[in-house]
Formats: sequence, C-alpha cells, structure tokens
Amino acid sequence: MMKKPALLSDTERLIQMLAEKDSQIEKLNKQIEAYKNELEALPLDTGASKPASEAFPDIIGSGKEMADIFTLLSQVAASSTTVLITGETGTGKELIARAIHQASPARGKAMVTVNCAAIPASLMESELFGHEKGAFTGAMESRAGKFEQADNSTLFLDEIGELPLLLQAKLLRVLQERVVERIGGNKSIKVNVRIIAATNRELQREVMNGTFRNDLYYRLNVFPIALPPLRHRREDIAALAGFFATKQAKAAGKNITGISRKALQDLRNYTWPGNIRELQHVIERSVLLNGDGVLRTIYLPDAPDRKYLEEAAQEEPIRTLDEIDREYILKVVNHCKGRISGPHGAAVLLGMPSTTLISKMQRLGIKKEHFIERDF
Ligand SMILES: Nc1ncnc2c1ncn2[C@@H]1O[C@H](COP(=O)(O)OP(=O)(O)OP(=O)(O)O)[C@@H](O)[C@H]1O
Repeated sequence: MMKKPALLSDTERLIQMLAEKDSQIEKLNKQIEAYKNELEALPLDTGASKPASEAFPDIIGSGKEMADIFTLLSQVAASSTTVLITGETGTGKELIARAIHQASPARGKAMVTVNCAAIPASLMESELFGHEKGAFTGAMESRAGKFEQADNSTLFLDEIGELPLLLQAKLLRVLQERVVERIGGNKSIKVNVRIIAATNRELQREVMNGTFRNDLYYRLNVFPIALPPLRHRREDIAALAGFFATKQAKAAGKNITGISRKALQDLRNYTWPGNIRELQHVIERSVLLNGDGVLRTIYLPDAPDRKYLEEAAQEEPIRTLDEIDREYILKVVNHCKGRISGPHGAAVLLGMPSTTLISKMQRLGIKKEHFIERDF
C-alpha cells in the first residue's frame, strides 16, 4: 500500500521529463527552421522573373492582376484608341504607356511625352500647341508643339490630373477636332495623334470637385487601364525582386547567386507605398550593400520612416470649409441630376432657399459644366 504513491510519483517525473524534452525538441526544430530559412536561398532567375508575355518583354508579373493587364494591352495596342492609365505613383504607368506604343503600328516613330505636372502653366499651352515667332515676349522662333511633334505617333500625357482648367478646355477642343492652332498663329494644323494619358489622381473625384472637366474625362476614359498597387499583388514581389537584382548585379559587376527566404519574407511583409519604383530602389541598394553570393539582407527604409510613410498615406489632407462645401454641394446637385429648385431639387435637400444655394454656388465657382448629369 505504501509503495503505490512512490510509483505514481516516478511515473509523474518521467512524464514531466518527457514533456520537457518535447518542448526542447520543439524549440530546436523552430531554431533549425529559422536557420534553414536564413541559409536556404532561392535562385534569382526564377521562371517568373522572365517576362510573362513575349509581346511586352519589359513587363514582369505573372499573377492574376497582371494577367488581366496583359489581356487589356493586347486588346488595345494595335488600335488608335485613347487610353487612360490610372494607378498610384510607381505602379508602372509610363512603362505600360511605352509598351502600348511599342506594340502599336506607330512603333517606328518616337512616343512624345508631356509631363503636365513638370511644366509651369504659363508655358504649357506653347509646349502642347506650339507658337509662332513673336507670339509673346521671348518667342524668338516659331516652334511646333508636342501635338505636331507626335503627328502619326503617340502623345503620352503624363499626370493629366495636374492640367489647369483653362488648358483642359483647349485640350478638349483639339481632341474633338484633331486640329491645333499655334499661339499667335492663324492656321489650323491637322494632327493624327494617338493619346495615352496617365494619372495617379482619382479623376472622377476631381470631376466631382470641379477641378477636372467631366467632358474631357469622358473623352480620355475610352479604354481605362487601372494598375494595382504592389501591396495588392504580393505574388509578383519575388519575380520583380529577382528581375531588378539580376539587372543591378550585372550593372555593378557583382555575382549574386540567389535570394534568401528571410530576405524574400522581409520584402513580402513591407507595404510598398512607393510601389514598384520603391522596390526597384530597395533592391538596387541591397545588391550594392551585400557581398557577392546570396542576397541575405534587404535594406528597407528605417522603421521611423516607414511609420511616417504609413501614417502619411492614411492621413486625410486638411481641406478648407469652402472645399468641403463645394464637394458636398456638387454631390447633392449631382444626386438631384442637376436640379436646384423644385420639390426634387438640391435646395430642398440642403434645407435652404434655392436663391441662397445659387449664390453659394456662384461664390464657390460651381458651374453647370461641373455637373455629371443634367436633367434640364
Ligand atoms: N511590371 C513591371 N515590370 C518591370 N518593371 C516595372 C514594372 N512596373 C514598373 N516597373 C519599373 O518601375 C519604375 C516605375 O515605373 P513607372 O515610372 O512606369 O511608374 P509610374 O506609375 O509612371 O510612376 P509615377 O506616377 O510616379 O510617374 C520604372 O523603372 C519601371 O521600369
């Protein structure tokens, strides 16, 4: 009778020892897994790092999102249809525009590019449409604008959302009539130009705000291509990293043989606010800072920078009350199909007399051409 408790306690001790061993083995396994991840390298040049489409050799991406983009590209490239490419900064809008041009019948001629954000508004009209000698102070020679330069080719209007309203009206006329007039000139010059426009702004929102003409928006948005941010296509990160690392290693005369699992994990965990351009720069820097062999360390922006970028991306820009009023009034007026007065008009919904609403709209610069739908 006395021996039984001792036997039980031996068994208990044995169970306890086994449990401890088990947890030690589990810990060791985890460590081995971590070392393996650290040491095991994947080749840089996986099949996916090669172009997914022969027709578009500079574009990497084999995930579903990019497959859809390749389909759109092959549907539109051969035509002369106007294309509107949208997407956050660094998602590849210019690359896609070039790819369309290269696959179009105009590929033998250079694509002409205008960055609507980089040229001051005062010079933009002459940049686009050209000028005659003496048309304004400093116009020493006549000059053809980008439209004439792009005759029988492609004109890429980058950052179209930045174009001032006055020039939007002039651009619309050229797109409708396919004819330009140089500043100070009296001749109408016929142009045969394929337009590709790009923007990182939400143009529909700009139309609602009255900062982008809706008639121009519809004229540009004939064949829209929306590029996804990199954080929505993480499956392409390894292929893109391999592509950029191979390129950079070659340029820097380095022998990079692969990329570690840990490095790939770091790349996949990051949010990429600067999209593919940021990935390209991070890989270029990492290749330069690593030794030859396996790419093990990825030099991402420091933690405070990352935190700042993520916060900045989430933060709404501060807007004035007038801007908010303007946006809200336009929203309600559009909801009422452009009706201001009467039982179904915007004034009733906003709880004010129609005369007050009209004078408010005048003060805020809201005009009929800003309405999306008009029922009058
Ligand atoms: N799918 C891709 N495959 C390979 N390289 C890419 C891809 N997408 C973008 N890139 C590269 O990323 C960089 C940024 O692309 P690009 O300049 O076309 O972006 P963007 O959207 O026009 O940027 P922004 O709005 O800032 O002008 C370029 O060096 C481009 O070659």
